[in-house]
Amino acid sequence: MPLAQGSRQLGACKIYITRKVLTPSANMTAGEIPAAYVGRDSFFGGRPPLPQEAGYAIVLGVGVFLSLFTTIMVYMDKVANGTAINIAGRNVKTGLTASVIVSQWTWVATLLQSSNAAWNYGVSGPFWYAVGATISIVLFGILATELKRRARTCHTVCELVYVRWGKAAHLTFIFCCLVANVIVTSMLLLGGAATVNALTGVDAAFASFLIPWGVILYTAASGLKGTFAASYVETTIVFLALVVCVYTVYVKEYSSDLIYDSLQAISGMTESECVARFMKDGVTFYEAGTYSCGPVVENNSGSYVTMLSMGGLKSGIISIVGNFGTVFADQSYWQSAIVAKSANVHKGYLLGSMVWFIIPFALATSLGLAGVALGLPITAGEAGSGLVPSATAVHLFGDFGAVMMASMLFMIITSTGSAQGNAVSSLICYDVYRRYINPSATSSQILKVSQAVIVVFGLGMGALGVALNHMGLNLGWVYQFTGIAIGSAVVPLWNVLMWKDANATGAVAAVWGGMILALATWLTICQAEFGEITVDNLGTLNPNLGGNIVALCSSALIHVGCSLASPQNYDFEPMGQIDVLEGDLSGLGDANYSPELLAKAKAWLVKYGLGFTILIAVVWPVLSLPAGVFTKDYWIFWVFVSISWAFIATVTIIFLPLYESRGSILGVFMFMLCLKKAEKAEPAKSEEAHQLARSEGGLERGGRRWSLTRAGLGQAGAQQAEARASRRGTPSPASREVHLRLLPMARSQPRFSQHAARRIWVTLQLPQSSNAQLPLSSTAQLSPSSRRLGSSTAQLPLSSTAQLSWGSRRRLGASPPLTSTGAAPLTLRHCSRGSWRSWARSRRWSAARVALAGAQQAGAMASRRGTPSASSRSVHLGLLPLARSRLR
Ligand SMILES: NC(N)=O
Repeated sequence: MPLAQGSRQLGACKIYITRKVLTPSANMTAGEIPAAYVGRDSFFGGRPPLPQEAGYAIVLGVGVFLSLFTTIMVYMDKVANGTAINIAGRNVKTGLTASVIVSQWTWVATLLQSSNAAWNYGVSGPFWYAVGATISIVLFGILATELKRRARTCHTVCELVYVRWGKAAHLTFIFCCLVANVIVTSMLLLGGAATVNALTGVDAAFASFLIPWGVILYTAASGLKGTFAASYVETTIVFLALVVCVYTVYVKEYSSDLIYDSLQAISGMTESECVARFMKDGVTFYEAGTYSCGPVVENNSGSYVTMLSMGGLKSGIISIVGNFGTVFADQSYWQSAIVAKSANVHKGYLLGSMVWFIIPFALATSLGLAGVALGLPITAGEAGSGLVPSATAVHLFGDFGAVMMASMLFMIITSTGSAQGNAVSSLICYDVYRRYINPSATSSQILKVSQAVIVVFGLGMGALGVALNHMGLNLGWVYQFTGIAIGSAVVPLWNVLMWKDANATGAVAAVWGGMILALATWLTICQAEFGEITVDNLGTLNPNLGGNIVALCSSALIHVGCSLASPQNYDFEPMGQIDVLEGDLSGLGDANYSPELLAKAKAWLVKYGLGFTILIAVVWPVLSLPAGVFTKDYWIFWVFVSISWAFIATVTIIFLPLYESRGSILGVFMFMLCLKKAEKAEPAKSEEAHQLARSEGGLERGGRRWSLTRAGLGQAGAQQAEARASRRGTPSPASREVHLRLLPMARSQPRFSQHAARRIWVTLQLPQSSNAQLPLSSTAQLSPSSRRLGSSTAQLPLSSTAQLSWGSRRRLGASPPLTSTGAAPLTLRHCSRGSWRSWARSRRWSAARVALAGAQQAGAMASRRGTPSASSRSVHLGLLPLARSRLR
């Protein structure tokens, strides 16, 4: 920057200058207002750097771009590799799990509110923001591993509550979860609308109304698989922008020395210097607290570069409570935990949180502090609306900075908004519609309801955005209020999975009691401190601090007290019995859920997750306190940690998911270069099958291991299958052919078809009207079906090229001919106990049986059993290799 023309009048501050960087752009003096801003009473005030057309293009264009991108990605992978991207199906690997967590946890507040904290409190602001949000993710990771262990088939967190604590608690937590979604959505709308308004001049209320359209389009286009792909792209873009910003501020344009000197100079200014600094035509417009000028209230020596900051600490506590609330009560995080591969959940969460930490920390340490240090005339109102990083980006990069910030934010808004829409839709579908309105809802009915909810939610978002703008609330206000509204749900939600004695009455009393006490505290402190309760006063630090602490602590005391008085002594068994929907099958194999595996995962996360938490939340701040006001060397070390962490996190989060998916990516490239033909769809490669086979001493055949699978629904079924398996002994390693016979016992006239090596013939007889369609049709590769099922996933036992029921045939259209017996040839590709079991359970067949080459024995066995009642839901399913087919 050129030396400011009007800077000489600020002579007093020049005594702080110690060094200047020799790059032309850093040709500024520490603490001076750049010439372009002298006499300006706000940074943006009526001067948007981009035209309105750019605003409309960004608001709507990002949604269109992401929709097209995800659709093409999913299509290419399917055509080139014959798989659905191996990301859904409860089978998401570590890198992508981390990427998704980072993307979901990156809100507009992550960029905007953290920089607001830096602008207000200095270095401690970003630090406490990042710590507050990171530890909630780490602890949620522990819940996620427990979820895998205890309730692998659940769809929503409220299902757990219902199964364990009943209806009153269920309704209470549905309310809390929906409030969490509304709050997060409000922050998206407020931050997004304020930014697009400041950068392009589009009316904020109108922007709020437009934002949901891109979100709805994206949600409709993406589906779960696409969402994961888009999350990766979003995370990548955020990290690239992060690195560019950090590098520009601390290396390319300025230096850590210059930023340090400027921060010290500005915090050292006296009242009269500030008055002189913000002046136009000889008249000052300076008001204390409106601009960053002079000592920082409640900071050691008033400095920006100290961790001894009461303001920073208070905002950190507010951040911790609010973030616990928004992670624990936000269904979208439970949804990520549900789809993550159980073996990877713990690593994904820890990696995700370590990587995520640096986003608010480094971005606010660069753009947020630079907003102060570079003397930009940002007002407290602009900062509260989240405009600090945009202002700094515009100052640093001009129009490119405006486009970069707006695009990045709208990417975040679109993906987080979509996750919120999906979360609300899951809650309404599973916890309201299926639970209270239509308990026997089919997957297609659920899908229709879910689509309707997403559209209604999107439109509601628009109305909410307009209303919030009308009420004059800003991002910072809502962020601080979050813990007051939902902080009381945190401890009961932890207890639902972690504490066997936590009882229902305590949970309900804790949520409502904690919320009421928190609201009362918030209002009381506001009245006591300011003498009147206004929207502005309610948005200040102390009332929010009191409200947040009371929400968390009082609810904890209530729940613990009630539970100790009357312990529930819950055995968690029913949580593992939650019904899955048709098509919602994959990744549920026992191999992924062995108690040893999950216990190890939990122990791992407790050890390293808590270690990381203690490191960042205790060790780091404690070590930095003795420094008081940082020396320049200490500050340089601080910046060095920030830059190095940012670079390492960027490389990790961009390349690890690519490395894990290298097979699919290579397949797509080869297909595009015409080096590879389109592949016939097949189920995604299943680690699970390998693990299963290994665990049962099976053999490898064609890259797949096979031995024995069996499944049962419920205790009795499992035991029977177990007994049968042990009667038959261990399968021979030579076995390679499997003959599968499924006999819905209600129609159990066994029929047999020929078999050949690695071919199986399945005979099913189903009534024409049966709803037991899709025994195989929920496979990802049966596109009509998978589209219909929406959430259908890639990892399925059979490579289905046929449908086995008349019903599914009708629905699926063209298919291989079904014989009059309903038999159809299938190629056995992968199988896992869990998949079979899930499938069988989700069909609610009365019974199914698998026989070997000696299939007639199975048939005989089936008919000996007779026709079970149609209401029976027991399933006994065994799959045995041919060589062992002779029963001993
Ligand atoms: N996700 C947050 N709290 O930035």
